[in-house]
Amino acid sequence: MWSLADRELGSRLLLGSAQYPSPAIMEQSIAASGAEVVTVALRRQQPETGAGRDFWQRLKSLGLHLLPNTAGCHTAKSAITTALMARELFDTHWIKLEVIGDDYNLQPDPFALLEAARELVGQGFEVFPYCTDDLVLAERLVQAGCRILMPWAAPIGTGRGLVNPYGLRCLRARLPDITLIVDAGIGTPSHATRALEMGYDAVLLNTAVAQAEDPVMMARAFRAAVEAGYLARQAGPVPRRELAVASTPVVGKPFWHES
Ligand SMILES: CC(=O)[C@@H](O)[C@H](O)COP(=O)(O)O
Repeated sequence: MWSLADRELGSRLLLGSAQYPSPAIMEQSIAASGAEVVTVALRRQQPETGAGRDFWQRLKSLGLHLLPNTAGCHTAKSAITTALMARELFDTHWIKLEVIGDDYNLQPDPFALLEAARELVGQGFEVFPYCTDDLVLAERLVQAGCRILMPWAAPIGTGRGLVNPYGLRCLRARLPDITLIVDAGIGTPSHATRALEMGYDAVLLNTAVAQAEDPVMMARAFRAAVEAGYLARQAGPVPRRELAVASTPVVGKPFWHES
């Protein structure tokens, strides 16, 4: 078990709820993934018109922790408005804060993100900011009161995996007490394993499962991959070396620590 914003969870995989071929396949995929936290986008469903209510009801009925997000917002103001709406609709103070700064790669706007994060933390939200791997931005978000950060692996929907492992490693090393979740751009289970092996607390992904040829099977694969990465991290991997070290037993010394 681990603790995410004061809630105890078994799974370190968080899943998005968009782009599945059907609601039934989405539900089967969530079940197969073992995820207990599922994100839900408000803005794309036009909450003002009531559209999306059936979908949200269906998600609510699954008994998961819902993490509403502000996907589609391009300003701090619209993200704040969406967060307030989400709090009412889903009866949760969790918000995945997304403020897009560039439509080419859907890169978060660091300035608007920080502004919105400050405001929402002040209003009692648990803010999960979707950010780049910029260390200084991450530190400012922490100073603003964020206990969880969600740096991207790669732009949303690209499936490119961890494009800047150095940046992600820096964040992990410099923010040891912050919950770090790699979010967006993960394409294959091995990307997720790598994030966990690096010491990330969890991963959040959507496209890689929802758009797979067989989403349910892919969800199972990600479940196993996340568990493998976490176990490997706990087990203490061997250090990388430049020079070869024979692994075959030396005669008379079958075990490494035996004298
Ligand atoms: C940023 C965000 O809202 C994520 O939930 C995102 O949608 C996941 O990105 P992928 O679809 O690339 O996994």
